[in-house]
Amino acid sequence: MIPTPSQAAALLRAAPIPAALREIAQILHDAGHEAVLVGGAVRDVLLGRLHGDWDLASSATPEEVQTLFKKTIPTGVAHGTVTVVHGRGPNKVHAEVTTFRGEGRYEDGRRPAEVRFLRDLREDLARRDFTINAFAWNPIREIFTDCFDGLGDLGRGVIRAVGDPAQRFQEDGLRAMRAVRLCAVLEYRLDLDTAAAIGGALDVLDKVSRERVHVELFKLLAAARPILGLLPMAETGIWPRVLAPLEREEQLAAIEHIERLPRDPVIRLARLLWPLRADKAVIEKVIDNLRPSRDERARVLALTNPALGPLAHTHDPLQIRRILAKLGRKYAADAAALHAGEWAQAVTIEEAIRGAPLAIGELAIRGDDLVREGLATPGPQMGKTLADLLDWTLEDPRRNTRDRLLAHLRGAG
Ligand SMILES: Nc1ccn([C@@H]2O[C@H](COP(=O)(O)OP(=O)(O)OP(=O)(O)O)[C@@H](O)[C@H]2O)c(=O)n1
Repeated sequence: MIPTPSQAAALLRAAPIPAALREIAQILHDAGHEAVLVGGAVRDVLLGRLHGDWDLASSATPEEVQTLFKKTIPTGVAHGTVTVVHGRGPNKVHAEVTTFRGEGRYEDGRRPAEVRFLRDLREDLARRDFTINAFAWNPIREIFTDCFDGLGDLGRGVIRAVGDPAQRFQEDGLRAMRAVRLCAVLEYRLDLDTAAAIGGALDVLDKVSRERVHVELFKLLAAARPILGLLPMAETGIWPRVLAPLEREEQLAAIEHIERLPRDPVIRLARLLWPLRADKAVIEKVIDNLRPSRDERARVLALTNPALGPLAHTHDPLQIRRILAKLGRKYAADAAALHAGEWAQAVTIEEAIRGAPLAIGELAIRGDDLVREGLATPGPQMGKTLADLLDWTLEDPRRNTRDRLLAHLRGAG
């Protein structure tokens, strides 16, 4: 259903806008400036979703904002952004106030302020990425602005670039990733012209900082319906730029099964890279390109280790334990989760490894115990003895007691 502007205004009037934020708008308003709430927060109020930060767009210049408020941070004065810190205790807010982005400020004293505000606001909104991100709400005058039929797109569930899509994606390559991420998170589809323009802007996407691409990709993968972002990633050509080229069938299989996996972006990313497991260098290139944390990198590499391959087919607890002992306990739960959705091995895997040692360090006995008992001497042979003990214990995890391990070494177990 497409909300009307007055329904949108009613929702925004009732929105839990923090008191300190409203005060910021009031102070700007009282000083003769226009101040409106913009961006994802307005969109999310209309969708009944929670949103963290509120952004303000204003006719005030950064210098004017800095004079009006006691505490400000020059976040990006060159781009017109000042962070205002306002309110006390739990009511304190950090609000980003950005001067209307337009062709430049008009010194047009003849026209009434109202007309100038509307023109400058429209220009600001015209530079935003998508119609559903180009709403403005003036909380003081209670005016809702939607110049690009964002409400229509909200009702239809469409991500559509504002104005000329090619221009929007040329301005900022990250918008291509934002488009597919929003499709996944909001469960929307891409407008056709917008999708076509992404295909023409992939070189601009290549220039975007990898950290920002990482953030968008992980938000997409953690969504309830990542399919709705992955399909347009494939169709627009983003996929091979951010991930790695895949055979169509493998790509479709990965997309098809991904929603059965936990909403953990690392496990889901590993699934997308799984068909490439034979080529570790390719997987490393993709993951390193995303500037992962050390932990994310290690988990993706463990989960795409080709040694895990047979997990997809086996029900043999010993084989499962042997495979996972190669990876170590740290990744066993991840591996069980990765194989759960698609290959339905989760229960088997969990049962197979319950109580089982998956590393020498998890044996009920240590090297120095063996020395004390006169069963081994320090040196390379010791490692082999412990590895053999682990292997013997993997056959039956109940063997992992000190007495049974010692008895086995003495030839009695
Ligand atoms: N590449 C970008 C990033 C942001 N914006 C505009 O700036 C607003 C605020 O951006 P940001 O806080 O990054 O995102 P939100 O859309 O507010 O929310 P989120 O990304 O969390 O969904 C967006 O709504 C959009 O109007 C844009 O036009 N182009």
